[in-house]
Amino acid sequence: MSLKKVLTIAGSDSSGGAGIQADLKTFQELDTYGMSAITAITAQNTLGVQSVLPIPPAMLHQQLESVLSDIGADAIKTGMLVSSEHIMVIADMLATYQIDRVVIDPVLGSTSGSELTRQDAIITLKKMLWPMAKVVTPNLLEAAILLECPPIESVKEMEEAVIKLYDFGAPYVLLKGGHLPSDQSIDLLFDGETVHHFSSPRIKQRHTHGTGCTLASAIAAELAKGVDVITAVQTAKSFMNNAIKEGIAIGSGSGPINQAANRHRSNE
Ligand SMILES: Nc1ncnc2c1ncn2[C@@H]1O[C@H](COP(=O)(O)OP(=O)(O)OP(=O)(O)O)[C@@H](O)[C@H]1O
Ligand SMILES: Cc1ncc(COP(=O)(O)O)c(N)n1
Repeated sequence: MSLKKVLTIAGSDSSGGAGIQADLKTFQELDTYGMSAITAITAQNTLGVQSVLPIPPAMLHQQLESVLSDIGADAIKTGMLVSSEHIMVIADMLATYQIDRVVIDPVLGSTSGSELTRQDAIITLKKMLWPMAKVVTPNLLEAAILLECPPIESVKEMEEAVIKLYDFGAPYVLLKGGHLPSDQSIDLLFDGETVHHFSSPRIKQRHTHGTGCTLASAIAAELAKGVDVITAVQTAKSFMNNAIKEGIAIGSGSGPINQAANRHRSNE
């Protein structure tokens, strides 16, 4: 089988735990060829985000044009999108190059609370980018912001929310329940007909930086290989569970998960 190509459009995380860095590690570990188009450079560490420098939208356009006109992509994952202008560049390029295996992780802020996508960009994200995605992967906080509803606090409320999010126009919505206080970590995938439950025991782990980025990237890597969405989510969940189990204790805050954990397991 030829090596499949996956492109991440996201922000750089200087600590190596989330964003572009987590995405490329995930692509590599899942035997795909990773490429990147950077939307912003962040200065961050295990304690939080100290500074953000957006990349000019014209330079984002140039990165996408360079990669897609020459190499192409079997799947694309997006993360930190910064602004409406950045989102419009991405939507334009997805249309030009007719990429249909697109995973959107609608990163609005970091777990530590910093804004990574501007408030005024949320409407552009919903209207222009969301309908171009195959899968969108909001967490609970992002889902409540997108739906303009109160905090989602139970599996029942998650079920209602994932069905409402489907109306924004992507054929699959994966609502991640990582932040729901429960002994299970529950994600719900809605395909327009059935709400599929993906449940696994919550792992006691302080070092979970990069889980959302890793999950979306793993789904994109599997879609690039031609796998169906439900199987891709299953594989991505199991990949990420192993990565969480081997979370790396570096820095004095919440350290990154370890994508290489999956290689360690298969070498045992
Ligand atoms: N402690 C845990 N044990 C097992 N799975 C977890 C744990 N924490 C998160 N997950 C899983 O990790 C994935 C990411 O979920 P989460 O809701 O944390 O997304 P996120 O908030 O976008 O990620 P991040 O915390 O990186 O911002 C989901 O599949 C979720 O179920
Ligand atoms: C560049 C970038 N992209 C995404 C995240 C979200 O990840 P997390 O919620 O784990 O902080 C981040 N912190 N930095």
